[in-house]
Amino acid sequence: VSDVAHEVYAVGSRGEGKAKTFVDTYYKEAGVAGAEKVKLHSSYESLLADEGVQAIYVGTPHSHHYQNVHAALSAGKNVLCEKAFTANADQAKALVALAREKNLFLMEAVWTRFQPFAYKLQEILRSGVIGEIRSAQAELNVDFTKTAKADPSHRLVNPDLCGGSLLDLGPYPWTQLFLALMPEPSTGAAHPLPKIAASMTKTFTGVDCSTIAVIQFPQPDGRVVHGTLTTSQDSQTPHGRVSVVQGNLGYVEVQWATYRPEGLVYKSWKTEEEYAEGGKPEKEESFSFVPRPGGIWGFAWEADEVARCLRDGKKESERMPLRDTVLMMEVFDEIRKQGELVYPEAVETLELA
Ligand SMILES: NC(=O)C1=CN([C@@H]2O[C@H](COP(=O)(O)OP(=O)(O)OC[C@H]3O[C@@H](n4cnc5c(N)ncnc54)[C@H](OP(=O)(O)O)[C@@H]3O)[C@@H](O)[C@H]2O)C=CC1
Ligand SMILES: O=C1OC[C@@H](O)[C@H](O)[C@H]1O
Repeated sequence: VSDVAHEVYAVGSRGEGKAKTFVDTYYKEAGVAGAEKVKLHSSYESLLADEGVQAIYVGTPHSHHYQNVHAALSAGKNVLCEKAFTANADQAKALVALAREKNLFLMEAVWTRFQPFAYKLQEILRSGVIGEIRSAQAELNVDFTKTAKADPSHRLVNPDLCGGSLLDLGPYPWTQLFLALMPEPSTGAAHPLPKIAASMTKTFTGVDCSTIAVIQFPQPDGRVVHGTLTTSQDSQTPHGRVSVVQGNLGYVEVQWATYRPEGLVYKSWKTEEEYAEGGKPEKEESFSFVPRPGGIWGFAWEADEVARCLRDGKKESERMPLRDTVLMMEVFDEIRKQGELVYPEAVETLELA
């Protein structure tokens, strides 16, 4: 893009030398221009005290987002924080309140929302080409059994780091369901908590290995539509269709991966009868999102959003509003309640460390 530009100004790490290793590995060895100018901080406190830092990207384990984002906002920094935004909805609400009090920008880093596929999916659904939307299913299963699951201290399974598939993988299928099934409120009002029926299996550390949730999405015309969210750490979603949105005249398939889909296909029929008969569709189109410009993985689009919001003096993104972040955490709280997954008080608390 040419309307905004970014500079990785500084990197902060908890340990001496770790920021340097990070910059050497991901910037210098990759030949990123300006890598030698990146400032290195060997503590988060030192990074927060750096007056040249305009916005901080928080990429620590979920358990630490509340404390880290709180510290960054308190230090007067704008923040982009990785998913899952916090351990629970109360922490998310507290951070939203703090950002508003400090008049700072805050956004959850759900990069998927900013990728070209997401806009295309919504464009197809809004066009009415698959008719009235009747249901959606979205899945992200990543088999970590040979890697993370063998190590109880790994963030993916460690309860002290808010491990489990829901908080780690769940934001992506949730995003697909949300994009497809959630009516956009015309005001800034919060979305009501949908009805949910959920089930969890647990790993040897007690966090969720596999989670399935059926979620009700009420529609403006009074209908209620089901969305099914599936995540798992011990099976693998095949590299084909990862989510599907079904209408009464056709369907849209989203192709691997749920977090950065590489393609979309829709098929639609003229009448419900022709759809049911499974004959040749009247319309059929597919879209490929590979290759990506410059070979990027997709963070750039959300970074552009942050830059545009800061340029325009916005404290919140219209594409990833804070009310949607709070809703996701409320939905996850309810799923965890039904699955009886409670994290240690030290990471669920609103108390500051
Ligand atoms: N958008 C996407 O596609 C992806 C998003 N994520 C999200 O990014 C976040 C980080 O994930 P990932 O990079 O895999 O996590 P890591 O376990 O690699 O941790 C990232 C950094 O957090 C700090 N950290 C690690 N462990 C601890 C700890 N016990 N206590 C405090 N800080 C710790 C370390 O930084 P240091 O020691 O240098 O301070 C570490 O380098 C998560 O929220 C995850 O969901 C992850 C992967 C992809
Ligand atoms: O955000 C993510 O996307 C891809 C997954 O493999 C990873 O565990 C997760 O954090």
